Amino acid sequence: MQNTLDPYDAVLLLSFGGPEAPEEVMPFLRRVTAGRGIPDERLEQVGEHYHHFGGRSPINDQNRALIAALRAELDAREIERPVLWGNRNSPPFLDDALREAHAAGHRRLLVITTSAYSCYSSCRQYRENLADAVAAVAEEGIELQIDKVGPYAPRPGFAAANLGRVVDAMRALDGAPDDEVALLFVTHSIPTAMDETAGPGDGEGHLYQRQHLALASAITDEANRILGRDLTGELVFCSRSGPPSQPWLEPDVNDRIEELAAAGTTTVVVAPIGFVSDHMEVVYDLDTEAKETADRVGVELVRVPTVGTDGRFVTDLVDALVERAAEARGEAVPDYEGRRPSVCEPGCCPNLRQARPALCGRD
Ligand SMILES: CC1=C(CCC(=O)O)c2cc3nc(cc4[nH]c(cc5[nH]c(cc1n2)c(C)c5CCC(=O)O)c(CCC(=O)O)c4C)C(CCC(=O)O)=C3C
Ligand SMILES: [Fe+2]
Repeated sequence: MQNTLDPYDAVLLLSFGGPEAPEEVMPFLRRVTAGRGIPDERLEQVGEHYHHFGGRSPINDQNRALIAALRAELDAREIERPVLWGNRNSPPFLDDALREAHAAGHRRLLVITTSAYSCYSSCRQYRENLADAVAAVAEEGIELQIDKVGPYAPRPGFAAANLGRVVDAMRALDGAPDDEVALLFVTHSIPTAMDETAGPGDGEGHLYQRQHLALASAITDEANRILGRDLTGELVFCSRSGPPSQPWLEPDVNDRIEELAAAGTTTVVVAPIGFVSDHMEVVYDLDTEAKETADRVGVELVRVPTVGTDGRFVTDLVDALVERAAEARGEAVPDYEGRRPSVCEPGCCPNLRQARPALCGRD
């Protein structure tokens, strides 16, 4: 594989965004939930999570660090393409990033998101954001061509980075016997209807869960082999929202910790493989809330760091960018189990509320 990003002029990191000051919290939450039917009570509760940290989410600083790490890796490979940044829900907004890209002379952008998995919230919604932003700047006469890296959770490099983090955390465990230790892989809960329709729409669905389960089981097997242990791994969920009447993926991490404690578990290793950085879902929902649950039921909680700016993760993301560029040039790219297309198939991970234009897909 050639070490180049041709035909792209720049890379754009597309992320969720988060508030950076107390007065930004409510405007941010209103943007996130516009038209979603999230009860006000839930918004106020989530606002409290942010105020608990002075109104500042860690996510933007983490993205600044990730961009610096990507820059360093690109420099090491002598790839001179800039790494730009745009968010869905907070400054720097995506449409402004597109205006700046165009003003700097860039015409063809390669987008990578901070979301690794397949489902409406983690893939198509970002594709809709791209369609909206491209349409907004088109009215100003700005034309850009945009491609995207496909969901990267199935990449062997993503598994390797997460495995490394889990093994490092488990080496620090004291001598708790295998049957007293639970290995909990955590991700964001989503509505079950969103999971059922995640994937190419060939009748199989559940791709969000299946990608997590595949990664969790690969990490469990490999970590057990490396550490000479026989731990059981399982997938649990955090950050449920939406009305109580709507089913979301379960079990919730807190409920599962309580059950495990009652069954004799003394240590839970919590690995947030669903997230790429220690943002609010991690520092509040796991480090604050799940930690309180664990303390209350007398279980030790060991939290594995997310991949963040781990060198194995950053290298893999740059590999994914280089491979996407090769694909755009019509060259062959490495295959691996579970690989997702860079251009999504029609009906993949549909918007269940309302069909809307989305870029980087065949529909
Ligand atoms: C799959 C998924 C990811 C992972 C993929 C990805 O990373 O994109 C993710 C990430 C994130 N979610 C985040 C924050 C929020 N998510 C919400 C609400 C929701 N998330 C959902 C799903 C996901 N969310 C869903 C189905 C909803 C229901 C409403 C809706 O369909 O939109 C709400 C509303 C209030 C609430 O009800 O919690 C907030 C504030 C932050 C920022 C953290 C920070 O500030 O550090 C990040 C990275
Ligand atoms: Fe979310």
